[in-house]
Amino acid sequence: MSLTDSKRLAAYKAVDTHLNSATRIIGIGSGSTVVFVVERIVQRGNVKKNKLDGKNENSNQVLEELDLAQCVFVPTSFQSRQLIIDNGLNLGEIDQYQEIDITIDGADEVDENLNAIKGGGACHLREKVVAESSKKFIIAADYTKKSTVLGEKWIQGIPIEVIPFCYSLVLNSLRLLGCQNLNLRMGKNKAGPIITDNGNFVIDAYFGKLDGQQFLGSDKFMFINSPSEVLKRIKLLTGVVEVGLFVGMAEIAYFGEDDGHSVSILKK
Ligand SMILES: O=C(CO)[C@H](O)[C@H](O)COP(=O)(O)O
Repeated sequence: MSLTDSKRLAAYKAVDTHLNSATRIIGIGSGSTVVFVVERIVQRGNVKKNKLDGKNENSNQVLEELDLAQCVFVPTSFQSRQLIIDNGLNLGEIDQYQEIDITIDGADEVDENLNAIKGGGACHLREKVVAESSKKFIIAADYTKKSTVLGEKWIQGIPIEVIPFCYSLVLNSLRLLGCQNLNLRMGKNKAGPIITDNGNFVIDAYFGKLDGQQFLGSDKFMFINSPSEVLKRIKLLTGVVEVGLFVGMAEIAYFGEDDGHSVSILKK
């Protein structure tokens, strides 16, 4: 199965399993997988016309029609905002809603405890705000994103959003934390660093691969076994706005597998 089909499979499964006629406020993540989340939501807006009869793999479920006119969609980036508008869905802003019913988002890597690395698209600040405001945070991803421990697959480093004038200080502080490889993320077709939707820079911080299984920073700083510790240590650095480590946030993750099946991992 192609990567694109795998993303579509995971996205459709997440939408079909979790969105029903009572769902009203929906967070929309960012990235290429989320395009299929929105595609499926639009299809579910007219179940009969789109001949959706619950042929969802491994299930006889009858897909309920979504009353899209009654739903509001909260974006996590410029990209997802455009996706919402282009599909004629009702746009809401995060500061209007203290509580979101459900958010579906992609991820760059998800470990077996559902901790995730996000921010490959530099959207992790808003993604985290929307996820944290959600009663349910669901991940949909292709098969390349599933791992045992974080860092196994996403080797370009933890995305860290920083205030621009602080970037040099943060680079230095990360070095002192034992970070081995640091990159200020550069724009494509733009001279200089990328600028996030919030006007900030992104640093990708790689803490070094000791062997196939372990990431270590300093001798005391074990990456994989303690993503929450890594998150805390980086978040405390002056100038850091948000870290692309989503620890214990997702309730369930859906993956489109290479063989055309989907699998899900539930929070333990
Ligand atoms: O965190 C993200 C953006 O900041 C995305 O969710 C992540 O990069 C996954 O993207 P894709 O669905 O294109 O694989």
